[in-house]
Amino acid sequence: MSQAPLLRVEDLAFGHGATTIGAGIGFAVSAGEVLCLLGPNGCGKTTLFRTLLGLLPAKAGRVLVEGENVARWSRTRLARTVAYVPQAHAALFPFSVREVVVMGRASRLGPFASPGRSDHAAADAALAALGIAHLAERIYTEVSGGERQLALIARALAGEPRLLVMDEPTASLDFGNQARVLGQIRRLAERGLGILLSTHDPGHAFLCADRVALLRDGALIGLGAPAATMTPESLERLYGVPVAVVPLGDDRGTACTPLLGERDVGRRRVPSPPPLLAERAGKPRRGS
Ligand SMILES: Nc1ncnc2c1ncn2[C@@H]1O[C@H](COP(=O)(O)OP(=O)(O)OP(=O)(O)O)[C@@H](O)[C@H]1O
Repeated sequence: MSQAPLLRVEDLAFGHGATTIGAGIGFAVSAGEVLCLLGPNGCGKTTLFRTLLGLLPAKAGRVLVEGENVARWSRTRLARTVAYVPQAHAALFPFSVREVVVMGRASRLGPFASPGRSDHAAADAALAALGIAHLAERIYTEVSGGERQLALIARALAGEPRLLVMDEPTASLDFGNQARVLGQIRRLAERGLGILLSTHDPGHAFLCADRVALLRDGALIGLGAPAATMTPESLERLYGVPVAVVPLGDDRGTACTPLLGERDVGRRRVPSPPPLLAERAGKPRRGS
């Protein structure tokens, strides 16, 4: 008998109050798999994630974790199994990075219990796994955005979840930290976690996802392997602008960029490359 996927979403409708934002949503995430959700601003990615996490009620359909309908689960049970990594946010209080990561144990503590030795050990293991043990005593509000994002992933891991849901984990990170976070996502999947993340960069989905889901106008308009699902046509349909999709070869990923139309470029045309020095000096080019 085949094992149930970690997460299965069936015919889900979600939204805020009386407003339905998406309906008929269905997908699954298996252990060791990265599924990347793409869609334009305001299409409902965060609302969908909050519904999966039980923070908003589903308007229709079912969310199954390890084959069980989570509508019947306690918040604590769900929090032990599924961890949420929000975008790096500013904390109000100057906690150390270790203290922030220990907070990830909250779902495993009894009421009024303080973190014990095993909780601190789990936090230290998560810091080490993310390669940020050296930041443990630093003040969370004083480390960089990329380091904060890694600390939030460590906080999620400290709770020993089986599924990670990450909301734009690479937003506002420089290229170096984008690569570090995407690399960590791949390594965590190789350790058996299921990972669902959102991004605004299709290139990032090419780098880290096993499958991608495209959300637009309240429905999934694509679901499948990155190369088959993120084509210039499907990305243009998703974002409403032409998109170039350029494989880099040798399994190094695929570069994606929106293209400017005639009207957008206007008179600010991309300048031609400068002439070679030899041409500027009036000398004939070699071979001409
Ligand atoms: N608390 C709320 N109450 C009512 N409507 C909300 C609330 N939060 C978000 N919305 C609306 O729900 C829609 C989806 O928002 P959501 O934040 O889920 O989109 P998103 O795809 O995550 O956007 P982005 O890519 O810009 O982060 C938007 O129209 C938004 O204005």
